[in-house]
Amino acid sequence: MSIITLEDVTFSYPNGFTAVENLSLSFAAGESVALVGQNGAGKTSTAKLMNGLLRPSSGRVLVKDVDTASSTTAQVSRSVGYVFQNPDDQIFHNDVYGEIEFGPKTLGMTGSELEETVYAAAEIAGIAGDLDENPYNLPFSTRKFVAIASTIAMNCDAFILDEPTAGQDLAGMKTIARIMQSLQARGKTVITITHDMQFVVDNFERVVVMANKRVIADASARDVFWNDAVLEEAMLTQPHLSDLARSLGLPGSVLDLDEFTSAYLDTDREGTYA
Ligand SMILES: Nc1ncnc2c1ncn2[C@@H]1O[C@H](COP(=O)(O)OP(=O)(O)OP(=O)(O)O)[C@@H](O)[C@H]1O
Repeated sequence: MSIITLEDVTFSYPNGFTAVENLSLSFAAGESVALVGQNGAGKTSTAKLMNGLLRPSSGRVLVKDVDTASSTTAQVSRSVGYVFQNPDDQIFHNDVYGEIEFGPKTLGMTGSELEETVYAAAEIAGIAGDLDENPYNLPFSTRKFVAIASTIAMNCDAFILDEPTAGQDLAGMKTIARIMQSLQARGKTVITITHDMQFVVDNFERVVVMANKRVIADASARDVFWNDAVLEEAMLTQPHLSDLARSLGLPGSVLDLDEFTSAYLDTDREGTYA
C-alpha cells in the first residue's frame, strides 16, 4: 500500500521561484528510503509537500489516497511527520518532556497513555535521560533527537527526517540508524534526507536522487553510486570505499568493506597485485 504518492508535482514559491518540477514518486508502508541531491535540488521542498506544509502548484500529492489539497496541514501531518533540518525551528518548550508531550496532547491524548507515549518516544530517540532538561541546555546534536522524539510521539504512518546526520558524531549516526530501524520495524515509512553517502550505503536499499528540481534516479544504492551520469548530474561523490575500489581497478561495483575485501582478495589471487 502506498502511504505517500506524488503525481507529476510542480511547486513554485510565492516569489515565483520553481523549486520542484514534475515529480512523480511513491512510498510504500514500511519502506525506508534515502533522498539525496545537491544543495538546492528541492529535497526539503519535496518533504514539505509530502507533509502538507506546502501544496503543489500543479499535480497531486496523495497521503493514504487523500489529496493534500483537500486536507488541512494538521490533518496531513498526523499521517506524515516531518522533522525539521534545524531542530530550533521545531522546538518551542522549555523542557524536553513538554516538547514531546505537546503533539499527542493536541490529538487529545491524556493520562497514562500520554505518559507512556512520551517515554516510549524518548526511549526510541535515545533521550529518556534528558526529559527534565531544557532543550536549549542540550547540544545541537541532542536537540535533533528531541525534535525526532516529539515527531515519533505523534505515531504517524510516515516520518521524514531532514538531514538528521548533520552535526552527528559516530554514536549519533548509530542512534539515527537505530531509530530508523525501530520505526521501520513498527511498519512506518521512513524517508531520510542526507548528504552522507556512506550513511546511505550502510542503511538504505532504495535511494531517490534529486537534481535541478527533478528526480533523476530512483534505484538501489549500487545502481546509484555506480552510475557516473547520475553522480555527475547530482554532483554526488561515491562513498569512500567505492571510490577507492575504482581507483585500484577492483572488479564489480563495491559498496562496503566486505565487498571491498573480497574484490581485493580475488584480484590478488589472480596475481594482479601480487
Ligand atoms: N521560501 C522560499 N522562497 C523562495 N525560494 C525558496 C524558498 N525556500 C527554498 N527556496 C529555494 O528553493 C530551492 C530548493 O530548496 P530546498 O530547500 O527544497 O532544497 P534542498 O535540496 O533541500 O537543499 P539543501 O540540501 O540545501 O537543504 C532552493 O533554490 C531554495 O533557495
